[in-house]
Amino acid sequence: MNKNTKPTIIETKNLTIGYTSKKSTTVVCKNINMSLQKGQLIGLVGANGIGKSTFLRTLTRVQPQISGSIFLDKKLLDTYSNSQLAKTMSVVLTEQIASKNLSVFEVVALGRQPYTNWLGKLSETDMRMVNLALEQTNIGALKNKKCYELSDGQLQKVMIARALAQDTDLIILDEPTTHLDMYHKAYILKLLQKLVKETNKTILFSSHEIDLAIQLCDTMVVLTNNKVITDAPCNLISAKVFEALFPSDLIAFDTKTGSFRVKK
Ligand SMILES: Nc1ncnc2c1ncn2[C@@H]1O[C@H](COP(=O)(O)OP(=O)(O)OP(=O)(O)O)[C@@H](O)[C@H]1O
Repeated sequence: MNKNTKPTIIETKNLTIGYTSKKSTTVVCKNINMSLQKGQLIGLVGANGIGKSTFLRTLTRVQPQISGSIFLDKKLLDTYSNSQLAKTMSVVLTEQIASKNLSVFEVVALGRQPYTNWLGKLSETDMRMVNLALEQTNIGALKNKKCYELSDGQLQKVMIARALAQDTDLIILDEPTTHLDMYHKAYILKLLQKLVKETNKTILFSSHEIDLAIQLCDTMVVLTNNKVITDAPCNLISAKVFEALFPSDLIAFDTKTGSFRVKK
């Protein structure tokens, strides 16, 4: 399918993000105009401290924008009720899960909260969705383990399974590959790519793994000091966008391999 024919899932108009206190306002990024299409794997990249987490926290309504608008499925994000939002978007932020005493199954089942009654009793559909999420992330064998018994890579799969069990069109993850070794970074991002293909969900994640994101993403959002650029990785390479991401004294982007190299 031509990517231009896919409908938009999330769009920002003149969005300014940052932090407001009684005394002052700190702008992190201003006038972000971005449109992301459904059914894609989308990587958000940028240097340390540029504002990736702030951006994702704003898109997921964890913190308010300073100004401008966010549209989710063409509807203003601010107008969603909490329950509507929980059925449209699932979120995995960097904070560790509250209780590592829970079993893998119990954590994944938390994803069904928007659908269960106040007792939290799981219906047949809920059970089916939890088991499907465990299967899609290949962690069925771990389901009775306590989360404190898991490695960081296994825990990340559990958080992805919880988001899948929530059964939303959009999944947003902040740095899902932090603390993982090279193999597991690639494993998790490949898993996200597979899930997009199998389920036609949209997955937006932030990462410092620019080389991997270039290889696996349909679209990348690049945050720089003065603008936000959204395009297919090959177009971003041609436009020399990655060259401008970091100071050029230590590393350089190699257009041929699509990766960064240390200057000798
Ligand atoms: N609670 C806060 N109050 C004020 N400023 C903050 C707050 N949290 C973050 N910032 C500032 O906002 C800017 C963007 O931070 P953010 O964490 O969004 O960047 P990031 O791109 O996710 O960084 P990293 O890649 O290092 O995780 C930074 O200058 C940071 O100091």
